[in-house]
Amino acid sequence: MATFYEFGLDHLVARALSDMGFEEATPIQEETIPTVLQGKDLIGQAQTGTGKTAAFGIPLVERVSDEPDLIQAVVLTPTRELAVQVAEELNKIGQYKKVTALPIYGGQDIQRQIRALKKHPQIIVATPGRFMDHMNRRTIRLHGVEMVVLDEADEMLNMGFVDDIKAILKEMPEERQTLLFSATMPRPIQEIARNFMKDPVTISIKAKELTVPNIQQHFMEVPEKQKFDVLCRLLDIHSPELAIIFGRTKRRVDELSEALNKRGYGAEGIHGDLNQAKRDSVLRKFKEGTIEVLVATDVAARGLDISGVTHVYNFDIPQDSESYVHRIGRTGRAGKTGLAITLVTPREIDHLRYIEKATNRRMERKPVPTMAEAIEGQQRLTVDRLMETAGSDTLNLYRSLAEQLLEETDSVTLVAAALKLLTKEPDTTPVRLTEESPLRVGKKKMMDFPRGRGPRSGAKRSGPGGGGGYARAGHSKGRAPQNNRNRRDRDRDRDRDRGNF
Ligand SMILES: Nc1ncnc2c1ncn2[C@@H]1O[C@H](COP(=O)(O)OP(=O)(O)OP(=O)(O)O)[C@@H](O)[C@H]1O
Ligand SMILES: [Mg+2]
Repeated sequence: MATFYEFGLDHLVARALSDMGFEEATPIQEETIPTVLQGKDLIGQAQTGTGKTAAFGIPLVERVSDEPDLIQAVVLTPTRELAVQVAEELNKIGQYKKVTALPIYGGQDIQRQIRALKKHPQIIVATPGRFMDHMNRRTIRLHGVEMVVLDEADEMLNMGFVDDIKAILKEMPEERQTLLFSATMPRPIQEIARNFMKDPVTISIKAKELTVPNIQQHFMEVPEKQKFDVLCRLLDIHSPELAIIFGRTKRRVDELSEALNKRGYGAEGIHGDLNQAKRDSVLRKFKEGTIEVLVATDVAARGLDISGVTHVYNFDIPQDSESYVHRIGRTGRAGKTGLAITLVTPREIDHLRYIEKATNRRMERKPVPTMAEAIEGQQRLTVDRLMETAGSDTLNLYRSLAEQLLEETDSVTLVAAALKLLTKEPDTTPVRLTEESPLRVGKKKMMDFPRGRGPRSGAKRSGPGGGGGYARAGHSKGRAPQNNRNRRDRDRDRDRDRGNF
């Protein structure tokens, strides 16, 4: 492995990396940084959580000048939360070189963004919709742009997004460097990409499997009606530090998080129909550990780097293999281990096999946990907590009371009572979940078309705005521009949270 000194980086950049705790380059960084520094176009593919952000972020910061006048690089990301996260990482890398990155995304006050743009950040990290708004308002000047990065490129080049990306790239200077990164890069997407790149070098970190080996992958076959009880048992057994549960649709996410709360789990949902303030607060609480369970649509599947996510549950099997790879990649990052469990209904087994084939990795079938195992899991947790407290020196206030109680009742009964009080016993409060129909996607279609290019794209485009797409919907005359923008942003997310209208 290479140390960062071998790339001949500016010492201000090297110092920032050392502050960040980066000692050696990861394989994708080692292979891409020299090529990007040479100014070449590049398609970079490497597994989730292996440092693709810094793979483009380091050369970006290295190559922009500290001239404060011009926007010199633009990074596009499919979601708002990812834009914020990537900008944070770039700002860390650029902290000593005085390179700043500004996140620009929908759902945030546009005037505030315009004011921030006046401070002349060298790098903009944006979601495509809001970026187009600024482009059209001429509040972003692009003539100084030398580098463009599409993070999660395959997601952004899916049909429905590709027009926006093309429109944005058309406004950029011809003489620019274009970089594409993702953990998944289906071949048809690469072909689309080549249309607006110049002799791109493809760097793909060779791995037998699309997913990292440090994520254990399990599945359980469960009838639809029992999925929720099984999920609760799994949470009781695993007591995850932080867990993400993915559901298929926004309604599903709302219902699941409500149901989990009814049963005493600290869960909140995130999806594209929530306002940005709510999305931000949910994610913040999850990162802080105030809530342990994040229930999400695929809006949270890509790129998010939250340390401490030990478990990913696919409450609903994902629609395609790319979604699977990215969802489970929210755990097992930067060399840590993680567990991903997919619940699959009997009629969806074929779909699971297709995902296994596409990722070249088998999921291990596990038996459905029993109620007794769930109780045992919670009891173990209680015992751990009890023993930890017993080992602390904070018990003086309780000792005489304990002695008094032991005179009246035998010790086993007393400890058993304490254990019972402290243990969260399985809760069977009835909950309401609307049933989802099984997912049975034609295998051939899935293999032959990138997402959105197959027959499904018809359904995707049939929302408000019809075949015109949301890109244009926002610019029709006669409506308050602000409302249109909001609607467009929402539609964009709706598009991503596939199948829920
Ligand atoms: N060289 C390095 N040394 C140590 N940690 C690193 C290094 N490079 C990146 N990391 C850390 O690894 C984690 C994952 O990085 P990153 O989010 O860039 O992964 P990714 O490849 O973009 O994943 P995804 O495909 O999910 O977007 C981050 O917390 C990042 O700070
Ligand atoms: Mg990433």
